[in-house]
Parts: sequence; structure tokens; C-alpha cells
Amino acid sequence: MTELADRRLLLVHAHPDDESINNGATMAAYAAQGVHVALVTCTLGEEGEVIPPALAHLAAEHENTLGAHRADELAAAMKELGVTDHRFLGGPGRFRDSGMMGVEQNHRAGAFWSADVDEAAALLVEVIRELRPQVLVMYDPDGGYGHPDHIQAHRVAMRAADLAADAGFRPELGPAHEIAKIYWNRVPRSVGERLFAELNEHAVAGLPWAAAVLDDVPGVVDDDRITTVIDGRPQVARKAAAMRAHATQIAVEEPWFALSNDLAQPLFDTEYYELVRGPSGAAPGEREHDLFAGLPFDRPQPHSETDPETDPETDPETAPDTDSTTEER
Ligand SMILES: CC(=O)N[C@H]1[C@@H](O[C@@H]2[C@H](O)[C@H](O)[C@@H](O)[C@H](O)[C@H]2O)O[C@H](CO)[C@@H](O)[C@@H]1O
Ligand SMILES: [Zn+2]
Repeated sequence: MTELADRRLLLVHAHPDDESINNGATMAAYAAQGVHVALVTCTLGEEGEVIPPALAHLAAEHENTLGAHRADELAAAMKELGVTDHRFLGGPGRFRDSGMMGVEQNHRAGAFWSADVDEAAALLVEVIRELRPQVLVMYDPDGGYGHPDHIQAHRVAMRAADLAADAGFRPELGPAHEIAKIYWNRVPRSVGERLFAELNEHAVAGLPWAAAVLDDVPGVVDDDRITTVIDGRPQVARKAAAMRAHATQIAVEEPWFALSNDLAQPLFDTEYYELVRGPSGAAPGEREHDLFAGLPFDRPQPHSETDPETDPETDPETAPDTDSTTEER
């Protein structure tokens, strides 16, 4: 039987903060279980906006020192999640934040969006062949919401997964390794709709923000695309603390948060995935509750002892795969 410490999970993200927003509860849950959780971040987020006025001087258009500051924010966030293996793709600053789609920074020398995918993927192959993860998590092909660095992170991660498994590819980077399961970050539409209804009904008046719209949330798909649900409620305080550590990018007022656009959105304590490669560990018509499900491990996984208190209509395990899913943020 493979020990927990032999389980290795690799996540690939574009900027410091994406990991906490998308997967903070999952990362904290597995780290707490003794699983080796590794994060590769592709840029330092140098082109980000800055929320606290006192830090505005860091921005690219001023001192251009935001990248180093965000690397420190990320280190603080990793401490909150209990994650100790964190790397920048090709080393800090190898690829620069490309800015939002369409801006001139997209084509600037060193921009991640302009990088050669195979060249960047080879750098990730080296990490994959060293770490030898059973599970890889990344964005969907649209990068969740169309940000060029997110799209590029998806392309590089999928390409690297294929190249790492090819024994004929760059043998000097280590023995070939095939990643058993690949997941994309997702949000089930019905959960998003319900949480935004709550946000608009009860919360916006009390928040210093306007309400975002569901389309602003990365990776929203119809419920039937959701294969895996990680109940992160025991970890949500860690997730919120990690998001707060990214203070230049995120303002948190649990159970909500806002980016520098001041648009409120739910801070999800349940995190959702679509299995796109590898064996499902769930019975037909049911969802997994563990990213390692279906692999040769037979130990209980990071999933709260009791399933979320759910109304039968919304529990994905009992309701038909229509628009009802699990319940929590
Ligand atoms: C969550 C995420 O991917 N953030 C990116 C994004 O930042 C957004 C961008 O500055 C946009 O203009 C704002 O309205 C929005 O509030 C920000 O979240 O793009 C940045 C530049 O590439 C990037 O640094 C940041 O991490
Ligand atoms: Zn990002």
C-alpha cells in the first residue's frame, strides 16, 4: 500500500494568488494529510494592479517591483496552506506577466504569452520527472477566464504532461514519468448561480464592493462536467488567510472576496474539478471526493469526516445530474 507521503500532487498556475483562489482548500487539505503538494507558478505577476494605496508605488508603471513583492506574498500564502514545495517555472522572473488579453505587454520580450510552448514545457518536464506526481491540476483551455497567462499555463502544463511521459524526449531531464490523473479547475453553474443569488440578495449592501457576475468566475461549466468535489470546509480559514496574504491582489470579507476590480464574488470552501485524463475512482453516475481516487492507494482521503450537510435535492450524490450539486461556498 502506498503511504500518504508517497502521494504527490502538482498544481500549475499563472500568477501568485491563483493557487489560493482556485485550490487553496484542496492544497491545505492534502498538505495536512501529509501528501506532497507542489506548486509551479509561471510568472511573478509583475503587471498586476495594486489594491492598498500605500503599495501603489510597486506597480509596473511606477517602481516595477510588484513581482518581488508578490513572490513574498506567495511565500506567506504557502505558509498559511502548509505547502512547502513552491517553484517558479524556470526560476523567478524567467517569464513575465503578460497583462490582460490585448494589451501591449502581451508581446513584450519575456512575456509568458509570447513564450515558446515547447521551451516552457521542457522546464516543467524537469519538475515533473523529478517530483513524479500522480495527479496534476491546472486551468481549462480558456485559462478559466481568458487571461493570456492562464491560457498559456494550460497549454504548457498539458504539453509538459505529454512530453514528460515520452522516454525519447530529453532523457537528460530524467526518467520518463506518466502522470496518472489530470484535472481542470471548474465551478458548477448551479452552485455559482446559487451563491451569486445569495450575494445579490444578502451581501452586497454590506460590502464595499459591487457584485460580480457569474461569468466573471473562472471555469464555470454545466454541472454534468464536474467529476470531483473536494469538501474544503475544514480548511476554509486557511484558504481565506492565504488569499489575504495576497494583499496587493485580493480583499477578503468572508465568505466573499474581491480583486482589484472591486467586484464581490464567493470564496468557495468546496472546490470542484473535471477529470480530463486517467481513471475515475467514483462509481458510475457519482462524483469523486478525492483527486487520488482510483489509484492504488487505499487510505481515507481529505474529505471532511461527515459529508457536507446537504439538502437531498442539492447533494450531487443523490440528485440527478441536472442543475443540483453540492452546497457550500
Ligand atoms: C486572478 C488573476 O488572474 N489576476 C491577474 C489579473 O489581474 C486582474 C487585472 O489586473 C484586471 O485588470 C483587474 O480588473 C482585476 O481586478 C485583476 O484581478 O491580471 C494581472 C495582469 O496580468 C495579473 O497580475 C493578476 O494576477
Ligand atoms: Zn492569474
